[in-house]
Amino acid sequence: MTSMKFASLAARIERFPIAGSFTISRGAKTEAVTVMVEVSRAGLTGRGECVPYPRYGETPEATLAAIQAMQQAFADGISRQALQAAMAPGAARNALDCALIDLEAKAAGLRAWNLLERPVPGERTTAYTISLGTPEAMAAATAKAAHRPLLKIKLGGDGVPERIAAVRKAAPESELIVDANEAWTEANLEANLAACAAVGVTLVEQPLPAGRDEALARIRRPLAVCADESVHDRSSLAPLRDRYDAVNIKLDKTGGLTEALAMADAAQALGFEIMIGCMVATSLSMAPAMLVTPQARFVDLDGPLLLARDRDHGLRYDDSLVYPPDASLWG
Ligand SMILES: CC(C)C[C@H](N)C(=O)N[C@H](CCOc1cc(O)cc2c1C(=O)N[C@@H]2C)C(=O)O
Ligand SMILES: [Mg+2]
Repeated sequence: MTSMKFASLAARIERFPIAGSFTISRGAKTEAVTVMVEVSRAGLTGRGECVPYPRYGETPEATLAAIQAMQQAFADGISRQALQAAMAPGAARNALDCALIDLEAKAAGLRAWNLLERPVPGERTTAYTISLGTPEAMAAATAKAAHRPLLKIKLGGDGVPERIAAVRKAAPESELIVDANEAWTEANLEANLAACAAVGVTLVEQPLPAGRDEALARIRRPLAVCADESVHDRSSLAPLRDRYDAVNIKLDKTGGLTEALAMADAAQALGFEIMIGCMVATSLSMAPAMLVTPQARFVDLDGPLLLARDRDHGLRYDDSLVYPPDASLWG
């Protein structure tokens, strides 16, 4: 990894309106709040973006401050490897790590996948998210998206059988994955999984709250169960082996692409299927995540599809097909 001596750092909070709103078990959102980082050196600038998540105790202001506190370390030429030790995994490190990779790639005249010696990503089918709502509202939203091959259905703690049946009726051909965002309980876990299995759902993401998910190891799981809030970086993988079949890797949790790629390798070695996921964010967040797609069974990089406007040079989306980034965006 190149040392970036005398690199300067600029960061700011940026807001992108969502087209309508999106709702999960924890509440509704109308805008994507991102923190954007630029690392400059020798006339070149690398960019990175992150989304602080209150669920993990992060706010945009504290994330911005954590990034700005790294100014001297960057002026002193901190390496990407040293960055992993200097900051905790999370949103702030993600934006810095991705900006450094973008800058390293530009300085070397290479695309990011060549720089990092990873497979060249191709186009992939991304999941498209259906917000939590009444069964009728979810069925109507699903009907509009029924041509999409892969739908991610947000569910809460109540009314799972009605909602998932209404969604399946509205999209008979699509592959369905469900995200409960920790809203189920031990008491309704098996009935809810059975309702999902009955309509051919492929996978359920984070049914139980993180830290209170031991029941998943005790039951017979009728379909694949994927960890999201329960898994952050490589260090959280091993204890989940009996509970989950898959892990959702997000760069805002791992603290960047460097750890995300290491985590993907470790997860595969442990026998987990991989989902590469995202927050509500622009193409600048999705671009580095594309390097994990060659290892992923599920690609969930639909953040920009939910926005009213994306960044310039945003990723190309043809319906649900998402393409690798142009160098003008990142990497
Ligand atoms: C555009 C989709 C929502 C992105 C992806 N398909 C997805 O489902 N991601 C969610 C992450 C949920 O995002 C949340 C939840 C929340 O309570 C608050 C926020 C966000 C977010 O992106 N920004 C704010 C902070 C998943 O996999 O769980
Ligand atoms: Mg999730």
